[in-house]
Amino acid sequence: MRRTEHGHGRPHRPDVIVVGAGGSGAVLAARLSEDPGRTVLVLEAGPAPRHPSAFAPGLLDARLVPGAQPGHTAVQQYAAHLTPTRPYTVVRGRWLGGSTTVNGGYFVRARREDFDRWSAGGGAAWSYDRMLPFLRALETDLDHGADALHGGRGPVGVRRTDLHHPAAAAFRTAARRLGFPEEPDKNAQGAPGFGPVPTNTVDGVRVNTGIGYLLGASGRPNLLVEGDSTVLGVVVERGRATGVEVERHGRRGVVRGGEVVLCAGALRTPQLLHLSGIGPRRELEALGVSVVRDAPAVGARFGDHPQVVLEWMPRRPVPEPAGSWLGGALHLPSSDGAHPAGDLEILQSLVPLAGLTGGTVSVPGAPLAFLVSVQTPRLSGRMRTRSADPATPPRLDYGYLSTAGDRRRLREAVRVTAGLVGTGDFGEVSGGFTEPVARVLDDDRLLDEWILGHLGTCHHTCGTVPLGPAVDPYGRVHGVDALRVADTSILPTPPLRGPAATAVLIGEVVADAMRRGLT
Ligand SMILES: Cc1cc2nc3c(=O)[nH]c(=O)nc-3n(C[C@H](O)[C@H](O)[C@H](O)COP(=O)(O)OP(=O)(O)OC[C@H]3O[C@@H](n4cnc5c(N)ncnc54)[C@H](O)[C@@H]3O)c2cc1C
Repeated sequence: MRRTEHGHGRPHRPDVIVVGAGGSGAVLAARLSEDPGRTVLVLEAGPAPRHPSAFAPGLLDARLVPGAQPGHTAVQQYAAHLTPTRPYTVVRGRWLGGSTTVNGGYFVRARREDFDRWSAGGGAAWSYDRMLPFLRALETDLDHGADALHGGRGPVGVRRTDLHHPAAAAFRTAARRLGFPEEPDKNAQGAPGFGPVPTNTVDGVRVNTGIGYLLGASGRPNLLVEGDSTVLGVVVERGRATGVEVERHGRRGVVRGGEVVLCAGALRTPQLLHLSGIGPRRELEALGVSVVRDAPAVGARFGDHPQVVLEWMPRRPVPEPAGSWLGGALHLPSSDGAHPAGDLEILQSLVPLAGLTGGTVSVPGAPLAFLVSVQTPRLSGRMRTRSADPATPPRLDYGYLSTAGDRRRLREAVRVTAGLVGTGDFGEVSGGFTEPVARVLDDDRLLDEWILGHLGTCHHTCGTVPLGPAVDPYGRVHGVDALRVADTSILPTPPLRGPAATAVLIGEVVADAMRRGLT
């Protein structure tokens, strides 16, 4: 291999350039480079350490969520509007492992209903039965071991949360008291209910995809991972992607390759496509970008999960959690029954919100929290590339709470949580909600106002380059040769659960298709 000015052995013209080493990109690159005959170059905007010891302890401690800490060095912030009157800062990971390095470590599979919906639009390749072997291959389930549903040899260690913590045990008893079924394995496609949360946590360490997949492969001579390398656009010549323009330490250059795969995440991948001339013609022309391919579905819509945090005051001090910040989770269908697999999520935090935002596990005297979200698979968001300058972030309008159904669902989720906290069983550990107060809880209008004032997001953005209208089932961009997308952009709708496990799945599926030359 040719040496570069940076002293790395960058292949002269890699077979595949992977843009972004996040939830999907790290997986894709590691799997592709299992074939010694294929050279793979990964260009990652954030730092790309070569050893887990170079990850700050706070990036590994599964009792913390680095992305919740304002201004954390491993995240990229974006200004957004959750509703027209609710400005908000959303974040994505910018480090080896991408958002899986800064996220909550909740690692729950999408539901069969999600796969049915995606395969209806994107092709039978996405049916649950076709996906199950990949779901097994990506994990080592440390609770179940290898069986018909779970994997025993994959890179992601999966461990369910411990429900012995007094607050988690009280949540379980309260859920049982209110008649919610138990859901002991949230990766088994059973009826939604209360159960422990599958996490990508091993011995208290959140194993991001950089560590789980890429570092173990870093000795391969056919794989090179370059950090601090921001891709600015794809070079397309005569309808074929031939390379990327990249900026590294203030210097710009073009790297040529046989195929380009964009894995920059659901916010950056569509922007990169737009800046490369692939997107809605009128929008691109308004930016002064030459149109390569009129693709109206690229970078137009997105979906995510609205969330509010409900805090309750422990009656007496509770212990710090041992392995993960997460306790139990309750999933339930909202009252219209549209999603029997459950579109409401009540997720228990055993670390105070002030600790999650402050980067510390213990905050004596602080309330604990439930993260309450609506996970309806809906594309309410709209994005727009605002400038031909890659440094200008896209405009993001989440469109949350824009329908009566959205508002009703979130009210329902808040009220179910209030009902749980109000049980005598939960009262064993809790002195009750800090807010909303009963008067607000009982009044739809007041509760809507409270929710709007406290509205946040789960940071689960999907759907900006959807399977079907924008890419084929294996991520190939329609109308441009040698260019793919492999990240959560391609999910036509967000899943009914958090997308991290699905991001890993996407990396596995697209790598498999490329290795087998599937058409
Ligand atoms: C704070 C937070 C908490 C979350 N918690 C959970 C959770 O607990 N469970 C769950 O299921 N989901 C969670 N998520 C969502 C989940 O982590 C993401 O959906 C998933 O990681 C997305 O994978 P991805 O590959 O699409 O993008 P990412 O993982 O975001 O990866 C994109 C990568 O591309 C790089 N990149 C971007 N632009 C460029 C460029 N121009 N050039 C080169 N590289 C570039 C980025 O630096 C990044 O490394 C959370 C997300 C956040 C932000």
